[in-house]
Amino acid sequence: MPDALDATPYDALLLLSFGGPEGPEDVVPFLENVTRGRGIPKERLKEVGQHYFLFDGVSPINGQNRALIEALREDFAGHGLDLPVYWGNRNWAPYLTDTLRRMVADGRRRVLVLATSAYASYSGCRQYRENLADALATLQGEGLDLPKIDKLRHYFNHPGFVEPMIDGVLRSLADLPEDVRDGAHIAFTTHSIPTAAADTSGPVEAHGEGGAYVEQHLDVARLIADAVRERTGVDHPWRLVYQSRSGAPHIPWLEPDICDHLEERHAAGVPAVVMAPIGFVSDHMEVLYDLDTEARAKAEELGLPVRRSATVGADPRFAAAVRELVLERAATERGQAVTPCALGALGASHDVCPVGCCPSRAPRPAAAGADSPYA
Ligand SMILES: CC1=C(CCC(=O)O)c2cc3nc(cc4[nH]c(cc5[nH]c(cc1n2)c(C)c5CCC(=O)O)c(CCC(=O)O)c4C)C(CCC(=O)O)=C3C
Ligand SMILES: [Fe+2]
Repeated sequence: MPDALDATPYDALLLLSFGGPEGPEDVVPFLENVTRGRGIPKERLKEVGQHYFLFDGVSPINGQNRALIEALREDFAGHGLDLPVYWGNRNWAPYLTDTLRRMVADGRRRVLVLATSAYASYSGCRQYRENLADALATLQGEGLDLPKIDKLRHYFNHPGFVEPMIDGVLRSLADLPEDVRDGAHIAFTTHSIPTAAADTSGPVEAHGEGGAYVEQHLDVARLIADAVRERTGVDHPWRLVYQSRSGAPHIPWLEPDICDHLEERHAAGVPAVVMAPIGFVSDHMEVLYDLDTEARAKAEELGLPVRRSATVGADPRFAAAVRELVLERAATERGQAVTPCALGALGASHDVCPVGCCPSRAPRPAAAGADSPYA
């Protein structure tokens, strides 16, 4: 077998995700799992529950992850890469701890983790690493022999993540009425987080206003906007904006919100907007409700034509990117020199989260990083 398809030392890939309810009776226990100890106002929880009930209590995220796993298995098999793919979630079945226990029973000793979050932030990175530490602690308590776990680097600037989104924005532009198309504004969206969390996102040297979180999103937005200009010959104005804010109103979160932004751009005379949710890996509830339902209603009220572009989901180019990331990391672990693949101005992200990366308000053990208490 050619050297390039060797995942040694890894013997499994673990897709680590958020999880979501699969029916009305799941919604409240799911939200309790999500918000345990996170200080989210009751009012907000009631409201978010309604978003899920609007879709019969079914979040699209689990289906999206099943489709991604299928795409990964197909890609790996098609390239002769023999690496089993497992799936575990933070907030809903299949739960991470149960999956990891099964992996141990299957004899997996070196696990590589793919989180369904492309960027640096507490919620998108360290919190998953804390979930891994919690799961390892539980298995250790059961007397099991713990596997060694590594996490794939942030892939926000990998071409297999960016290129499907460029196509998505081009499709959305082409779908707008011709008379407003060239004047369309692009609103790149991502999850709002507390400004304090944004400022401390990424490695310590990237801390500062907006931190790595905002910097990484701006890099991706710029890449997409540049590619769109090259392909259409039109220089569409754009801005990075935020969605899905929760938390208490007196705590500052990243702004502007997409709905306020639509209002403000409409007042400024913009004839149409493409909403491009670059912060998300699939069309889950934050996309289907916060953009496709809430923001779209706002645009209709304004009489502003809008389109929402696709996330990468199970795009085969994304599956191929994951394969490349796995092979790249495996080679690095074997001590081989690799040139990590990345677009944009920031370069490839670190393989191992350094000490102090994306700190939480209340420090807890986190696995798969330089400050992991596990081997
Ligand atoms: C950065 C980020 C991502 C992107 C990176 C990644 O993907 O990881 C993300 C993804 C997601 N967030 C999701 C759902 C929720 N997030 C909440 C709450 C929060 N998210 C936050 C941040 C993020 N969240 C934060 C700072 C909070 C406040 C509470 C806290 O500090 O922890 C709440 C509580 C209610 C509320 O909205 O207030 C829910 C229900 C779903 C599932 C959707 C589905 O079901 O399809 C997904 C993929
Ligand atoms: Fe969230």
